[in-house]
Amino acid sequence: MGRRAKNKQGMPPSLEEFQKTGKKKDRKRKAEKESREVKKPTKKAKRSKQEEEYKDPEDLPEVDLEELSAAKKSLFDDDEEEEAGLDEFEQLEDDSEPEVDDEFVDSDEEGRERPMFSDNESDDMDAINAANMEEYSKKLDEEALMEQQDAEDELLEENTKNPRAKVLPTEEEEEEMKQSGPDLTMVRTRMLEVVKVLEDFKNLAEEGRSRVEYVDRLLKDICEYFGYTPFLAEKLFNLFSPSEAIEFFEANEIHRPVTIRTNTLVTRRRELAQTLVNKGVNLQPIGPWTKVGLQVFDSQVPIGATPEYLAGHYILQAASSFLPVMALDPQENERILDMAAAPGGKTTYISALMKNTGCVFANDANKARTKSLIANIHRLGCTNTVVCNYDAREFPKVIGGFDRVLLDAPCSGTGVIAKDQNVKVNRTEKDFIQIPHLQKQLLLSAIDSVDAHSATGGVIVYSTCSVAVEENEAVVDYALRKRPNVKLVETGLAIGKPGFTSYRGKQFNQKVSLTRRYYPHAYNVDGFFVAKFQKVASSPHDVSKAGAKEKEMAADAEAEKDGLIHGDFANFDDEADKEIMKESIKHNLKKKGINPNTVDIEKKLPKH
Ligand SMILES: C[S@@+](CC[C@H](N)C(=O)[O-])C[C@H]1O[C@@H](n2cnc3c(N)ncnc32)[C@H](O)[C@@H]1O
Repeated sequence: MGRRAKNKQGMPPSLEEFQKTGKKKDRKRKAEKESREVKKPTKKAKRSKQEEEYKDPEDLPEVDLEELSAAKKSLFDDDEEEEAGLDEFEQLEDDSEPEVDDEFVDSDEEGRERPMFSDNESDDMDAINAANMEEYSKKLDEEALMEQQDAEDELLEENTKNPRAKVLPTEEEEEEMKQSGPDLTMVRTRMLEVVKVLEDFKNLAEEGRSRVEYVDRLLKDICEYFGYTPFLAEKLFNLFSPSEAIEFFEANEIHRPVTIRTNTLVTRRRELAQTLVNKGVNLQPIGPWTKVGLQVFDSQVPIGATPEYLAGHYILQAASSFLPVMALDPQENERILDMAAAPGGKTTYISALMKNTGCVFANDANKARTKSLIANIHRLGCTNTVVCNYDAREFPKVIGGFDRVLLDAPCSGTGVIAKDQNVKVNRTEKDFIQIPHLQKQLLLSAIDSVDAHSATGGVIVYSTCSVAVEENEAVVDYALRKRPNVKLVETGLAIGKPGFTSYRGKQFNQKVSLTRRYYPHAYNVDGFFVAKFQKVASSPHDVSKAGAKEKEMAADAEAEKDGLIHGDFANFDDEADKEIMKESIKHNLKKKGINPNTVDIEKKLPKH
């Protein structure tokens, strides 16, 4: 094991922690990440998820000791907030239960290390022993990191002293590079230098060179270094300033922390934490914004196969996936629709927040995926849940009048590239037309399925694990235009950046700033998007009755008007989508008592 403490992962910081963190610390972390990633990341050997998570500390962000010890008290201090009535989930906690030690340290001191993070670091450093070796080694790492950062700063300073530094390669150099193949260390250095120039173009750009030339070079280097297609690199680059874009691309090379959600239907977070600590699991609460999440740093037992896991005390769930459910804010005894529910991470959270009262309709168009949905619902003991298998565009024709609807939409996955590196090369321009096309229809269905007169709700939450504007703000803006009977409201989430109100010349409804964006480099969570609507009046009768076909035709007409699709461009020629639609048609025929084998299903597919 190297000096870097094995298996430690960075904690997703809260907004406050994130803002408190000084620029220097950011630079420090960035430099560290950079130093680790000189090798081409796309060439990383494929390993199983667990191996990646537990055996490769190189890939994991370092825990910032100062930040953590500062945050530690408030993070573990559930009690203060609960007593003050601030715990948003306090109703889920049983006060009659005996309290356990909040430090998450095994109460049986024997054979167990002292608390993970000491409050008294300087004393500890005086005498190095087995107990403080880990922290001492971290100190050394920090010092080395600072030195490395200083060296890098010097290099950049040196380059920026000469305002006309030749950062861009000449034609001959380009030719040489083509012959000899990429030198990734050089590519990386050049990316940083080009970013510097773009940030102060007037003073630093070489004479006669245009901004476009620098951006083109940077995009080529991003493709070379990180392994994206030029199309996707540019699309993602355009979301950020040049330096933030590099941070985003770098964060996509690092796995997000392993996080679990306590199933409050069967246990409490403190009890679960204590039990897992006793089994040798090293963990911390995720952050003050969630009272049910725990981040696992390392574990001596397989975290997806402990008796507690099998008994449904927790679910392995990305921290970002908590957010749409928190925004949905389900209430006891409501009727809630989860339109695209498999494998059920959010359904089971909704059910837990409702304390198994009311009814959750968990729908997914993919029958195979409903198996994992059912398995999770069973394992976590959700007894208020009904599973169904429709194309969600058929709602509310199937059933409507819900108090709340969650649409966690199928998406391109540009927020979860760290989990699925294939996204870097598989996504095409067509995806960013076809996927939003489906999302728009689904969102209208979600809106039409809600009862505007619900005594407690009337709420729709739309979420994706994509950072693309086409799948997020543009879809929300479309829904606002098509359904004036809904308005955007605050998500109520403590973290997140406001959605874009304009993007590359396109203006959206100003209220779109109420939506929230999440980025891996900003919060150490998956890239995510959350929008919350309140339905203020009923949808017109005929609209509510419209099925998948009608909605698709309406969306097609709009897309053609916008010049987004023409001819057969947006046809659902994707086999997967076609199969889903065929299954849905068969399902409906069966329901009407018609044998689907006697009908030509192909003919029933929507035509364009
Ligand atoms: C992002 S995943 C949902 C994840 C889920 N909410 C969770 O938290 O576990 C999107 C889901 O949408 C489903 N889907 C795709 N097209 C659909 C459609 N037309 N109607 C309903 N579900 C659809 C996919 O099968 C997939 O399971």
